[in-house]
Amino acid sequence: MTHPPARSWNSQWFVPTGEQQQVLQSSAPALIISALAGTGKTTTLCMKACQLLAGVGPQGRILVLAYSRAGVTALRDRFLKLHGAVPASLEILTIEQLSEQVLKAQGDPVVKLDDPVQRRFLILQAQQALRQELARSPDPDADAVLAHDVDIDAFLAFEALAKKRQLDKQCEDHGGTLRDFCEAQDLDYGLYRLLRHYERMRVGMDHEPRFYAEGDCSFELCRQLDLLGWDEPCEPLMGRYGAVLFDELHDLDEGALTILRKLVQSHNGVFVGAGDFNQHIHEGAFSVFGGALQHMLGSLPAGTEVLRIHTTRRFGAEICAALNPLFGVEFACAAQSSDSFVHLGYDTDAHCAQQLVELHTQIVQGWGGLRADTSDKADKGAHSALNVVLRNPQDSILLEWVFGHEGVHYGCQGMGAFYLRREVALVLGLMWALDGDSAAERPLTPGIVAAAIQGLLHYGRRNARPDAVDPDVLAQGQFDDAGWSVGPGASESQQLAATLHGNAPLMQRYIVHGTLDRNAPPLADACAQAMALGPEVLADAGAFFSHALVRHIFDDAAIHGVERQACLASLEQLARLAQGMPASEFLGRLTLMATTSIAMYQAKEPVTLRLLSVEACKGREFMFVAVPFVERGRFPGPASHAEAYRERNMLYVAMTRARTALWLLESAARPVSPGPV
Ligand SMILES: Nc1ncnc2c1ncn2[C@@H]1O[C@H](COP(=O)(O)OP(=O)(O)OP(=O)(O)O)[C@@H](O)[C@H]1O
Repeated sequence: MTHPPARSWNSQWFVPTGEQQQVLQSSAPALIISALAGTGKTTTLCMKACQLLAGVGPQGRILVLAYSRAGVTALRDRFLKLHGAVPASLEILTIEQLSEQVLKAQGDPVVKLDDPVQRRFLILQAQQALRQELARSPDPDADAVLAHDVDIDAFLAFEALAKKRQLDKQCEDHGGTLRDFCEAQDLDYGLYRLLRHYERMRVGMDHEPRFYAEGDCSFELCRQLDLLGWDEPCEPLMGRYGAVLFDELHDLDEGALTILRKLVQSHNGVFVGAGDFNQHIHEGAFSVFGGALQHMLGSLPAGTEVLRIHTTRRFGAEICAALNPLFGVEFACAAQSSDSFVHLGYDTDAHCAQQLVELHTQIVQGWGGLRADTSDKADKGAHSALNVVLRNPQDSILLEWVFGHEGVHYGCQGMGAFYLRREVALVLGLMWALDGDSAAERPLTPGIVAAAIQGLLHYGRRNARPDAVDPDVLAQGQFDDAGWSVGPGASESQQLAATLHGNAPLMQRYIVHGTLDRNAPPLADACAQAMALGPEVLADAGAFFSHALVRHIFDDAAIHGVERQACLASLEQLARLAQGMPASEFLGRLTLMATTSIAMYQAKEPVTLRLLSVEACKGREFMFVAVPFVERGRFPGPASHAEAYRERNMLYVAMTRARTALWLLESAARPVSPGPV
């Protein structure tokens, strides 16, 4: 296969600006670019990487890190655009991917665990093992975490935070007991005890981790690096690269900083990092208000240079003028840029959706004068798509329904289509199974059935199976292997879905008994109880979505408060949508939407509407962007004082993605502007 000739970044298409030249010309051993959105951080890092490649010789390698996988994709795309290809001597990785490589290079066996259902099963085993331990040596302060099955999402969030922030290290430095530390830091003591127990089981007595879930490779590498002195270089990282570059520096957490510090110390050439501290949206990263830059500088070599860039190359004067007062920032734009900012108000969600439909039509039909824009901004693919950035996935339900009925081929990024989300699919599955024989004429798609089963397992606590686990194995500090091999992994729900698809009576039996085994006794939870409802509940699908028993499933589930609210909010959206519509009609329309979408995908019809989460649009840019449902308490969402900046930053990220036109759709009753947010 022949590759197209590589283009150089300093071709006629890209002339580095004065600010970018400063970065290219800097000879500092370490450099941080602190810049606003769209000022060319990613572009400049790519330019710098190409420049450095020339200096490291044919054997040299350069490492380009991003915090997120989306960041890695954005870097790859930029190299393709600038250079025509990703140079072979470049490695573009997340910190987690780098850590995995280093562990493997050391000869550590790295078994990855990616299946969320299996993960849940193991966490519940750890909880059971902790219960056994506490039966021997009681601890009333840990009772809360033992009373019920642990809220898995709360545990996962706590685990991620504890590992990113290196809480164990902080706790050691604190000196007191774990209980004292939790009290001082306002942490959940019960969850922390469970995490410690889970970790002991995961890594074993002789510290040989039996599996690595997401984040565990960085956590392990950090642990090993912490055994070294502050200034001591690290052998496995020694001289691996001719230079290290880092995009999305604003999302760095303590763990990632430890790895970065050692990389820089271990003779890996110059370091160049770039970040926009308004774009920090991850829990666990440094606080924007906590002197993040100073903290980072403390880990980098003396003489680290800091360069600031304000001139955005993404959009022009109109969008800059809208953003500056709203976020209290100082964007400047390049002289020749042209763009458009339109501020719309809405009274109801339906009104907001209607305005988006009109916008979409305008864009698909060629948007006025902008269609004549022949500058290099007119990139193909994204040319006629409207990109809608949403803070909350439940806000996509109405939009998907409306656009789906218009026959629009839409795509979702950072969230699944609403009917494939387990909380929604579970309720659709219940409704469909209840519908009995008439449901056979309108089978749900296999994808919806599989998601419904995932929902049953997750919200109905159907897979705890505590009696399937050998307590003696747990007592030895190990997970029960037998449970693993027959564990209810994702593939089990796929197989089940194939069996249940199109067979409503069988689906009913599975919901009531939790298994297809004819001899199994019926269950008594809300899902099973729903199967005893009379046919009258199907007369109005809207009423079914707001039925007390259906709400009860989520009220009762062992889930995080934030997830519970999101599930209940989804039910409310569905109830409004389906109000007065018989269940059979609702399911029929929905199935038609789903099958049409599959057919359009198979026919490779272009996507003309993209619904994106804030996380999914980070680091990317599009010609046309709409940010709807902007409303105090919704987007930005409600947050404690300490977390409010993350909500503000999410709106900032959403509103800085457009190159040609940005539409802000803001609630008339609860506006956010004029700001600052
Ligand atoms: N020297 C330049 N000349 C012309 N266009 C440029 C130049 N530098 C960057 N751009 C363009 O500006 C836009 C923004 O660049 P880039 O995505 O690198 O910014 P960023 O700061 O990384 O953005 P974000 O903050 O969203 O991550 C891109 O379309 C890029 O092609």
